[in-house]
Amino acid sequence: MAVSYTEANNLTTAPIPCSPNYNSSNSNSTNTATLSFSAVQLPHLTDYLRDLQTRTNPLEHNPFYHPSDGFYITDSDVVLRHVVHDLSSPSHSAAYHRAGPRNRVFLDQPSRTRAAIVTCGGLCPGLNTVIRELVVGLWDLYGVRQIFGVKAGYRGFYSSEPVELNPKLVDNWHKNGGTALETSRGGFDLQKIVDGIQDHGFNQVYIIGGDGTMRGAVNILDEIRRRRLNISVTGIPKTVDNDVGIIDRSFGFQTAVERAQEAISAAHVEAESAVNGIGLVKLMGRSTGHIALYATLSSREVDCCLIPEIDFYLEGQGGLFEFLEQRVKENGHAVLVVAEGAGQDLIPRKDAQTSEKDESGNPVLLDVGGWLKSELKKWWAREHPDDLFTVKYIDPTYMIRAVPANATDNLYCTLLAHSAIHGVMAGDTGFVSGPVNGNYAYIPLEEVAQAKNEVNTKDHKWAWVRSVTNQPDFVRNQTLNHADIS
Ligand SMILES: Nc1ncnc2c1ncn2[C@@H]1O[C@H](COP(=O)(O)OP(=O)(O)OP(=O)(O)O)[C@@H](O)[C@H]1O
Ligand SMILES: O=P(O)(O)OC[C@H]1O[C@](O)(CO)[C@@H](O)[C@@H]1O
Ligand SMILES: [Mg+2]
Repeated sequence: MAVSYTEANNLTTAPIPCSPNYNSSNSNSTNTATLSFSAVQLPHLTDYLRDLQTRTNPLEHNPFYHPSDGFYITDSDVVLRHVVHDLSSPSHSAAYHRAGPRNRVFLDQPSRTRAAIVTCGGLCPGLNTVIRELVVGLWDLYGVRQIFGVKAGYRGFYSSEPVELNPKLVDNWHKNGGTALETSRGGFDLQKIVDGIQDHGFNQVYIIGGDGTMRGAVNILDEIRRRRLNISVTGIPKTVDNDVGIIDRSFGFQTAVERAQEAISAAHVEAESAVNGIGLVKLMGRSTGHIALYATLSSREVDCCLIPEIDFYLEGQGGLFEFLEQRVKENGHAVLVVAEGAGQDLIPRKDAQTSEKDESGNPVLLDVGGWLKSELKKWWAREHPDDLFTVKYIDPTYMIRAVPANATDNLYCTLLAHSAIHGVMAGDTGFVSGPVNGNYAYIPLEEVAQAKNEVNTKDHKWAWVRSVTNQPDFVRNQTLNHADIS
């Protein structure tokens, strides 16, 4: 196998100093496959501020750090976006710069550094941990003393005074759910935001938010570059739905899945304890079904999982009701998990509801759980008027995201915050830090803002769901009926 490495922007090709090592005792054509990768360039302050000077990383003189060989990350350290390859044909992968401390930094005197931290969009477990670790990391690692929290999302840049933060103040924040800085949707006024950043003298801006926030951050970055300001902007990806693309997963997601399982367990107990009982749980997931999928996979109590990425229908051969009837007949009960964005096109809506949007422009969803409950009851009363039937609907919505992060998410938040700080100190801007195939990397903000992580219903994970639930595809006119499958 040959490996080649390309600098994406200047198209020079250089061999990477490594030799792939795998068992080639059975020599065949797969051994000659070519794996090439190209480094993804990040925006940098020196792209438009050519005279900026570097200095030695202050970690060199930090009494609590002892930088040893290999401690500093160099520009040739990369993380491959794709690690699964088919050796029978040439393949290619993007390569992101690895996150971590650089030996030279573009940090102005710490006394002239003013960092701003803002949280936008919905809540997510771990927000307070990220804020805490940004404050403590900036303070302890790089000696920054002017760190500010911008209140209530993007609008806070122009509508309220920032609050000064320090390690003592934020010491216990990781133990609390929510965001101590407050958050909001909407209020994105580009000129006012960038004016606010300039007026407050911020030169580092840490923006914590989801897909919408990242799209806003790209606009802020562009405006800052247009004004040629010495201000680094970095995005820290946050979304309980896990719908941000490229990174392995978003922080808080695991905590949310854990919480979701408590609701599934309760639904199972309720369903099992009733005659012909259905336990119905609605979980967050505006346009992706990751929480529903992972909670289903890990609980093993779910008979059917419905997510926005798959279509379903209720009545008739091959429909959801036929399937549930079969399950109830076999087991006496069934558990149904539905992501909030599933089945939205099936629910009757009034004209006004069709165009309803939240302050950020996201469509307002109808309650798929409430609708399913009522449709299930009508259907059973029609089909089995003399038999008992119970639907217990559990909607734990905000309970799964308004909680502190679990241990794994807390650790993840810490690494994210520190990665972001190191990148900003290196003069990078317009980037997002996040784990890619288990290694922390810097990804262009623009790429993250455009990428979406949807459940791939053709891959193994969805096949696992099917093997756990034994649910069919709800496809009209299929030849098998559910009795054949179960
Ligand atoms: N395309 C966009 N351009 C500029 N700003 C945007 C854009 N989309 C959203 N925003 C702004 O980003 C902020 C957060 O957006 P949104 O409410 O969609 O949440 P989010 O970041 O996607 O997080 P989550 O979905 O996890 O709640 C809001 O202030 C919103 O006005
Ligand atoms: O009620 P809010 O705060 O607008 O948030 C609800 C939405 O936010 C999310 O938690 C994240 O996007 C979605 O799952 C949910 O639809
Ligand atoms: Mg969003």
